[in-house]
Amino acid sequence: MKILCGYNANIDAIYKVDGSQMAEMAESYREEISEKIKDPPGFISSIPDFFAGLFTSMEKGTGAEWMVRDKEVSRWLRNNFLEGSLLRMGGNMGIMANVLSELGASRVIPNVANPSELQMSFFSRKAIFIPDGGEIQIDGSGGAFSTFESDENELIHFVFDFKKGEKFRFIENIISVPRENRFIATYDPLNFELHIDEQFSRYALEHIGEMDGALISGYHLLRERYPDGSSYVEKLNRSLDQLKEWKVLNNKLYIHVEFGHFSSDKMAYDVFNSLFPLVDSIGINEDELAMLAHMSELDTSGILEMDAEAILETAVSLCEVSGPGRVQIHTREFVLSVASDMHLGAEHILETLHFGVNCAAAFACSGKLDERENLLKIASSIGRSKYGKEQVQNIADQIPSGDDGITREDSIFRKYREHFICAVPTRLCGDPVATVGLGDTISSAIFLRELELRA
Ligand SMILES: Nc1ncnc2c1ncn2[C@@H]1O[C@H](COP(=O)(O)OP(=O)(O)O)[C@@H](O)[C@H]1O
Ligand SMILES: [Mg+2]
Repeated sequence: MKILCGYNANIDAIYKVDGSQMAEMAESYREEISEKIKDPPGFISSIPDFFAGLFTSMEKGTGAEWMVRDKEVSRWLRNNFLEGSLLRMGGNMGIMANVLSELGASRVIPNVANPSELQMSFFSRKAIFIPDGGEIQIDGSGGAFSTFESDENELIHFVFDFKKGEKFRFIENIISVPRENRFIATYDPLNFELHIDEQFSRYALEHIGEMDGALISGYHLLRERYPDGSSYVEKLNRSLDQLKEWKVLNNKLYIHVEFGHFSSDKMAYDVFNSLFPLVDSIGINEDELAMLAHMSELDTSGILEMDAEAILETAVSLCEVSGPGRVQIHTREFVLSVASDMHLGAEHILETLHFGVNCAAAFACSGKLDERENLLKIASSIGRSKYGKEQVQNIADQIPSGDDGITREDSIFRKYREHFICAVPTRLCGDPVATVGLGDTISSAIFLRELELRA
C-alpha cells in the first residue's frame, strides 16, 4: 500500500520535573513569576511565563498546554531541558506514519514541516520515504539528542511530567503537588499553521495515480486567529484544496482524517462539516464527539460516560447533517463505526476494527510496534473491555437485527436510521507502557487494513 500522510509531525520531549531544581532555576525571576502566577497569561513569551505556568499546574495538579510564542524562550527550553528529556516522535501524523510503515505499508510519504536531522531520526526505517532526500538514511536508534545538532527551528512539545507528593519551596510558599499531571510548553509555529511542505505537495501530485490512500491529521492545531491577523479558514481551505485536487486526479484514493483536541468547539465543528463528502472517513474520540455534539445543540449526556447508545445517536445525527461519510469513534471501551454507505462488507469492516483494537492493545502493553504477527499474538492474550462488551451488547439489544445483522460476543452490525453500524469492544491493557498515540494507532491500523481489503 502506498500512502500519503499529512500534516503534523513534531518532537515530544518528556522531562521529569524536580520541583526544588525548578525553584532554583526560577530564583532570579522571582518577582515577575509571582506577579504572573496571580494573573496567568496562558501562553509563554518569556521565561517567567514558563515558570508561572509550570508552578500553577503543579500547585493545582492540573494539566495544561501553553504555546511558546518566542523563539528565544524556545532556545532557552532546548538548552536547559532537551538533553535530560526522553525524546520521541510527536504529532498524530508522525505517529500514524510510523504505524503504517511498521505494519507493512510499502511506501509512506509524510509531510514534514521541519525535516531536521533530529526530527527525521524518529521516523520508522521500514517504508518511510521523504520526497526531498530520498529514502531516510539516518541510522541511530531513534533520537538520541546528543548525536544530533539541535536545529534552531526544531518543533518541540516540551512535556513536563510532575509527580504527586512532590514538595518544594518557591519564595515564601511551599508548593505541594496534589496529583500527578503534566504541563506542556509547545513551540510549534509551523504545525499550528498546518504547514504544507512544497516538496511533499509536488511529489504527491506527480505520484497521485499510484497512491492507495491518504491519512490526514493536524486540523486541531489550527488557531482562530494568528499574529498576522489571519484566521484558520484560509489555512484549512489550502489543505481542503489539496485533498480535492488529489481526489480529482485519483478517484480511488481513500482518505481518512483523524481528529484531535481542538481549542474551540466552533473550529472542530467547522472542520468536521467541511470534510464530508470530500474525505471518506473521520476518526474521533469521545471528547471530540462531545465537542461536536455541543456545537450542534445535541444532548451530550452519556457521551463522556461512554454510553454506546448516546454515542451512536449523536454520531448518526452528526452524519445526517454533514452529508455522506463515515465516522469512527474510538473510546477506551469500544470502537464504533457509523457510515452512510458500505465501503466494505460488514464482516470486513468488523475485521478492520478488531485489527485496530488488537494493534493498539499490543502497542499499549509492549510499548513498541512490532511485526504484525507478533502484535496479534500479544493482543490475543489481552482481555476485552467488560464495559465495552456490555455497551456493544446494548446496541445489539436495542436495534432489531434485520436480515443481515450480525450479533456476536465481540462484533455487531446493524442498520439504524439509514446508517450502517459496526461496533467491537476494545482490548484493554491494564498497565500500559505507552499511553500517547493509542488512538492514532487504532485509527491508522484500521485504515491500513481497510486499504488492504479494498484492493
Ligand atoms: N489501556 C489501554 N489499552 C488499550 N487501548 C487503550 C488503552 N487506553 C486507551 N486505549 C485506546 O486508545 C484510545 C485513545 O484515543 P485518543 O484519546 O484519541 O488518544 P490519542 O489521540 O492520544 O492517540 C482509546 O479510544 C482506546 O481505544
Ligand atoms: Mg486522538
